[in-house]
Formats: sequence, C-alpha cells, structure tokens
Amino acid sequence: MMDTRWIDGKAFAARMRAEIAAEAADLRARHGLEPGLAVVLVGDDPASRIYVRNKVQQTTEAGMRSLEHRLPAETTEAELVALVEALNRDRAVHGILVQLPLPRHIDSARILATIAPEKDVDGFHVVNAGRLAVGLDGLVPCTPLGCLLLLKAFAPPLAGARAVVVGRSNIVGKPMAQLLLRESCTVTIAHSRTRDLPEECRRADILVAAVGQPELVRGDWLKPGAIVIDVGINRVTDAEGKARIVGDVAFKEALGVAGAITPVPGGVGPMTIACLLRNTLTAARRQAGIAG
Ligand SMILES: Nc1nc2c(c(=O)[nH]1)N[C@@H](CN(C=O)c1ccc(C(=O)N[C@@H](CCC(=O)O)C(=O)O)cc1)CN2
Repeated sequence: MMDTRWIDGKAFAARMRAEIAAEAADLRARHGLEPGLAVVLVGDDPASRIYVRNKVQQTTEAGMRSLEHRLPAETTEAELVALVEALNRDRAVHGILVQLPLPRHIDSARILATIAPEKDVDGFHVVNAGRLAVGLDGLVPCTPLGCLLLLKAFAPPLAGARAVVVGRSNIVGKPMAQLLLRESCTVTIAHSRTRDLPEECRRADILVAAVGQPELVRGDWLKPGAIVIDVGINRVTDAEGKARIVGDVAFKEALGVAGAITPVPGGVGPMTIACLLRNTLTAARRQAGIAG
C-alpha cells in the first residue's frame, strides 16, 4: 500500500503570505507604494461573507490596503457597473475583486468585463484569459495558480506528466489546463459528458478535480502514485446529521493509492486567497512601473 503524502495548503499559504508581507513592506519603504485591493460583495450569501471577511483580514495583515464595498442584494447591474468604473479610475486601487456568485439578476460576465484588465486580480477578464492562452504575462486566476504552486512544490518535474483536469469552468478548469500546458504537461480536460470518466482519470499522473460534486472521484479511479489536487468545497450532511465540507475526491479511498493529495479543508482553499494577495502585489508593481 502506498504511503500517501498530505499536501498542506494551509501551511504553504501561510508561508506565501509572510513572503508577500515582506515584499509589501519593501515596496512601501523603497517606493512609498501601498497596494490597494477593493473587494465588492453584493448580497448576503453566508459563504461569500466568510470568504470576503478572510480576504479583507489577510490583505490588511499583509500590510496592504483593503477597501470593502458591501452592497445590498437588490443592487442593480447599472449601479454595480458604476461602482466598478469608479474603482477603475481610483489610483489608490490596484486590484478589484467582485465576489462570486452575484445575485441572479446581475450579468456576471458584464461585470467582469467592466473591470480594467490591469486591476483584474481574479484574472477572470477575457483579456487576462486570452493572455494566459497565448503565453503572455497577465493576471492568472487565483485558484488554479494556487494549485500550480502546490504542484510545483510537491510534484516536480511537471514536464511530460499526463494531467487530467476534471471540470471545464472558466474560473478553474480551463485556466488550470492552460497553466499545466505551459508547464509542458500532456493535458486532458474531462467533464460531465466525458465517456468513461473513471478510465480517463486512471491515466492521470496529476489529477485536478474541480467539478463541485461531493466525492465524485473514487479511490479506484486513481493511478497508483498519482498526485491529486482537490479543488471541490462541498457542504454535505453526514449520516449522523452533522454538516461538514468534503472535496470532489473520496479522500479516505484515495489514501493508500495516491502519491500525494490535498485535503479539504486545508488544501487548495487557503491558496486562493494567498494568490489573490500575490496578484494584488503584482498588479500594484506593474501599474507603478516597478519591476518585481
Ligand atoms: N471573485 C471570486 N469569487 C469566488 C472565488 C474567487 O476566486 N474569486 N472563489 C470561490 C470562493 N473563494 C474565494 O473567493 C474561496 C473559497 C474557499 C476558500 C478556503 O479557504 N476554503 C477553506 C474552507 C473554508 C470553509 O470552511 O468554507 C479550505 O478549503 O480550507 C477560500 C476562498 C468562489 N467565489
């Protein structure tokens, strides 16, 4: 039986945040520049409120400026566009993040397209997606960037590895595949219509699960020794009626088969916010014309 290594994303993210804080202090001391991140929350989705609170807290702890905009659920699309346009013009704001999901009456694509690409620290704007696709510098979506940093640290060398990404969202699956391709992996994107998903997964040296389906990927879908990155955060109620969070991978079944795996919680999730801070620092440097 394989001794499966746990990939501790929480500890890795904490080290990243400490490095970012040191860089932010240096930026302030040498250039008088304080990176500013504007976080916009519309409505009162309980999970989104927690994520936004953590983003604000960690931005401040890293020595950067946090500007929070909490808007009621009935905010109109036009009002949100006007706020984003004002933030685009504000020179003290280097990064803009609109927390997703937005209320259903607001067109998320329109809002994301309104954010100035150089301030799009989520990396969701089509300009940043296009830059990633053609190999130009841009801002890379935080969750896939976090997954890549974990893979580089825990599963080198990536070049030539067979990677399967389960999930084709614009936010995780597609950018993840682009990043792995950039590292010279042989990449497959699998999804709900993939024929024989278990067999596709069994081919993977690196498996990234990002489908949002609790424990979809079973232990016998894994190649022995595979590196498994679980992006899923699914709230479920267990047999005793207790609420808990599980990933897209059946974690206990994967132990003893995978070579290494990210737990949920404590794996990819904390990396998302650490990468948001990294992107904010990068955006501030670029806007000020400071090499980093
Ligand atoms: N504008 C954005 N909206 C959303 C994003 C995003 O990157 N940009 N991603 C997700 C939510 N998200 C950040 O916003 C996020 C999700 C999870 C975590 C995290 O640290 N998770 C913990 C568990 C937390 C829990 O108990 O719920 C973990 O995995 O250990 C951070 C950020 C959707 N929206």
